[in-house]
Amino acid sequence: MQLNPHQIWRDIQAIRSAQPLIHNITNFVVMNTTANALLAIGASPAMVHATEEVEEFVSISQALVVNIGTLDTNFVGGMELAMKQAHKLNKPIVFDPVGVGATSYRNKISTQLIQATPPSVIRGNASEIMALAGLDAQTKGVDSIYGSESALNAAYFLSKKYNSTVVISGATDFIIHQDNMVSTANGHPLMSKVTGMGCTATALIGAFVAVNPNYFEAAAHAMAVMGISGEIAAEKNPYPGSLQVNFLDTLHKLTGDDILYRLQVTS
Ligand SMILES: Nc1ncnc2c1ncn2[C@@H]1O[C@H](COP(=O)(O)OP(=O)(O)O)[C@@H](O)[C@H]1O
Ligand SMILES: Cc1ncsc1CCOP(=O)(O)O
Ligand SMILES: [Mg+2]
Repeated sequence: MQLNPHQIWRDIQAIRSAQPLIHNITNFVVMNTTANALLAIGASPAMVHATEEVEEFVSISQALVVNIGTLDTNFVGGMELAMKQAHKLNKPIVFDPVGVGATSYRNKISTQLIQATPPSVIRGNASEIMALAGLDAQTKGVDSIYGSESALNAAYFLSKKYNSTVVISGATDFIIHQDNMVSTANGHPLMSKVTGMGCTATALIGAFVAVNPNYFEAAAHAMAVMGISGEIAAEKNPYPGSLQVNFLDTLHKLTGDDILYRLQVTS
């Protein structure tokens, strides 16, 4: 697939005008961060994980984002119910396997969830994608110890097994669906020094799949927007605290020209 900057811009405009409701079951570390990023791109976020209400909430949402960052039994119950309901109602599911590879609990729960209800998109760093594919990959907690290219075979395997689009993030972002791949080289190394940037990428994919039914394209568009916004923010002030704030401001005022002139597609 070739990425078209005009189509990325079309999706951003669609998000800004439709303001899709994105249901997030996510971790305590990033709830605030990813809610703000979704608002900044133009979507309407809600962080809802109680088993008593997730099914109703999925029914009124345009996409479901599930992130296992601070997993516990209660979260798992909510995730299972929400993912089943999304599947039943044909709503897109985006899954972030935070820290898979670090503990057997994470490995087991992630595999259970995605086997029962295959997500539309799975986004993780290289360690997470390799571990999710069943490889004996090392990880440093929630951070990868491999470059994103190391997880390509694992991503192809997962994409075929679950018929999902798989995104490996890193210095280069790879977006894979079955035998198709596109990669983008935007972004800045400082992004890995701010917690929740990966989770933010996953949440933004939620906004894009809510307006673009081609989930492969939507995921690629979201990763391009992440990278472009990250590099603009880092150019303003190359420090982690400022990056977090400038990233939100950049997302909010991103223009078609920003995308046209900065998009770096590497395949
Ligand atoms: N070295 C880098 N250069 C450019 N962009 C990066 C770099 N590392 C991470 N990013 C970007 O930061 C975001 C988070 O990716 P990553 O750090 O891989 O996720 P996670 O936080 O889940 O480990 C992605 O948009 C990715 O493209
Ligand atoms: C630090 C941390 N610990 C549990 S979840 C989490 C956030 C991870 O976010 P990201 O993978 O986006 O850096
Ligand atoms: Mg992560």
